[in-house]
Amino acid sequence: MKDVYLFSGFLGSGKTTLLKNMISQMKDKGLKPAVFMNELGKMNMDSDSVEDGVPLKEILDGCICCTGSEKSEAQIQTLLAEEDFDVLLIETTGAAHPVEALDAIFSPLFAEKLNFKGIVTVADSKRWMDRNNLSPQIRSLFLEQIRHADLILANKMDLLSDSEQGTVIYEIQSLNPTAQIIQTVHAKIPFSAVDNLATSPKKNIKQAPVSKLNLNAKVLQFDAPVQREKFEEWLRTLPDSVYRIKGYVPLEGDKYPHAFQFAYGMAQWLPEYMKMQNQIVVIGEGLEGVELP
Ligand SMILES: Nc1nc2c(ncn2[C@@H]2O[C@H](COP(=O)(O)OP(=O)(O)OP(=O)(O)O)[C@@H](O)[C@H]2O)c(=O)[nH]1
Repeated sequence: MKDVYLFSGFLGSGKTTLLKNMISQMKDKGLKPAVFMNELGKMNMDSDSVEDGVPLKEILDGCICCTGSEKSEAQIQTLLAEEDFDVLLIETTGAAHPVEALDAIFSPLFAEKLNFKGIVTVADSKRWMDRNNLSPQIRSLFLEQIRHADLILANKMDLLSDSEQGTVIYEIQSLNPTAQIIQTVHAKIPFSAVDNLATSPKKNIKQAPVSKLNLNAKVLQFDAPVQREKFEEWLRTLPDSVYRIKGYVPLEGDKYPHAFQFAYGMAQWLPEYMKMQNQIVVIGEGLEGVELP
């Protein structure tokens, strides 16, 4: 039996960061991880973060409104048939209800092969503080991801004061009294924290309805390099309902584009050393008017 972990959490909370940490710790322990991820938008930057040699299957442009569980089943089946691995890490899109992804794992096709260990939810603590500013549907999804977790990472603790940290832990624990909560920065936890999760029977889980989400993903292409200041100015003009941006931004004066991440008002730039597609994916609600500067 192969252990399966499901990583859930809102857009930009730190799931991929956790995934990378886990892969490297598992490898140190001599385990062979495989990864299954689905993503919103037509490009997947996150798959670049999975090391070479780790089997990876991904569903791009995953539809948020339907579960796509047949597609997922087929992908998992291919992984099982073709790859040699001990542990399967599933990273759901931040726009997914965690329980939907369980459909695929609990398929009768794999009943004898997969040992589901639990849902690990990465919660963006800063966003938690401001959750009341989210639209009702999005807030409901955010809460559901925490409510169904077996282990919760209260992540991005570096962005909160001591008293805010205490409040967040107290409130999250009230929402999900049975899960263990770990305060983290950059989703750093020891592998033992997930390894110790007891195998949890989750087949008949009750899913609170998350009414239809108006989340969209929009791919924006750059025709020419942009000035960093101008681009950052543009970011500040975006509505709060833009939850996540990632991609590659060509900057004036630089040979290669920069990998760009934006989550909850915070931008991160990393230089690239090769040619990448000059485009970003913007994820949020009401994106009609969002165009590059
Ligand atoms: N300040 C701070 N930033 C963090 C922390 N953890 C992750 N980040 C940053 O947050 C951004 C999003 O992190 P990811 O790991 O890509 O988040 P994700 O949940 O995989 O994002 P999606 O797949 O788009 O939903 C990146 O720029 C990370 O570097 C943290 O603890 N503190």
